[in-house]
Amino acid sequence: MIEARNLCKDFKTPVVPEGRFSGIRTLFSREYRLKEAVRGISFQVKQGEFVGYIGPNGAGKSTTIKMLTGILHPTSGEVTVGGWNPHRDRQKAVRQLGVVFGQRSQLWWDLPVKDSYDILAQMYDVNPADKKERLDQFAELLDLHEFWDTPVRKLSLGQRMRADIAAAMLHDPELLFLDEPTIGLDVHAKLNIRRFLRKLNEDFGKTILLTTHDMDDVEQLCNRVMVINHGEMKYDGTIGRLREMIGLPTLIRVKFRGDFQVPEDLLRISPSLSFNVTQIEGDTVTLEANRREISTIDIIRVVGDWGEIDDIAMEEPEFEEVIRSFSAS
Ligand SMILES: Nc1ncnc2c1ncn2[C@@H]1O[C@H](COP(=O)(O)OP(=O)(O)OP(=O)(O)O)[C@@H](O)[C@H]1O
Repeated sequence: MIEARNLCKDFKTPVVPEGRFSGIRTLFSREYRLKEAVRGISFQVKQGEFVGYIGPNGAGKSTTIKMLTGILHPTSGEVTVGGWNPHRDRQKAVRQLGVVFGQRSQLWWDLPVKDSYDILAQMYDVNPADKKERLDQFAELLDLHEFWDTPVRKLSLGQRMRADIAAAMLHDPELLFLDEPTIGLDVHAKLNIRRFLRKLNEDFGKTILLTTHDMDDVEQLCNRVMVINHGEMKYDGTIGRLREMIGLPTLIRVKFRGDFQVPEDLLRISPSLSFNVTQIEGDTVTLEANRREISTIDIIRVVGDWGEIDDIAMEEPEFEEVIRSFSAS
């Protein structure tokens, strides 16, 4: 569905001279600063995947998305979307693409929501029967009816986002790019959006690439995550494997039935076992383990000798922490 090969994007910005009339002198300046925003990124996204594209501010996420959607031309490298070059074959590529920028609406600010859909249907040449069928479906799934006749500028952020996602899907593209779709939304609105995106992916087979700073979005929706930092791809795989690679400790809470005994010499033997007891409270012992170094089975085997295990709960490190630690490395 998407193929990016050695994608690079450099920005050349004029260096602003110091002193008086710097604005005017900038116009004639021959000095430029080079910013390598994206540096040799390669990846493939297959049909039906739901991929999170994440990284710290300024990492190069938006620049990549802009190259994939044909808004920016790569400095070097190749990209195809559904077999088309998004820059050269813009018309054909955009037919397969829906794009949602959380910070910007593609709807007409002063028009009622339904009028924007009329215009978009014309632009994309969607026939009236298909338009009606899709809008009926989206209206039900996203509760669009409650603001059908309201001008876009009067919508709440959550309503606007629902309206924007429906707009992006009106021409039934196979691929959806979302840039921060849940930014600024309350918990309830986020849940609504996530539920709809999951449905698009699972029931309608749409391929989705999601850029977000909200790690819950990624954790709840994406089966694959790509991490970019300083314009380079640092990781491409599952969230689980990313956690393991970073090796942040997993918290394991073991609840015992009846008496139990934590060995006194545990502190001495724990380095070889690669886990620590961090708390003993009532019938529950909390351990911190690095799952890169010790398997869950080994932990249960050791802890099972202390008493009769009633329940075990694992708390993986916060995903945000994983990313922070990854970006710093
Ligand atoms: N038009 C431009 N001209 C010059 N530099 C740019 C331009 N667009 C982006 N950059 C620079 O390229 C780098 C990557 O920017 P980009 O917007 O792709 O990052 P991002 O990962 O999307 O960040 P954020 O999460 O903050 O949106 C940044 O250093 C940014 O300042």
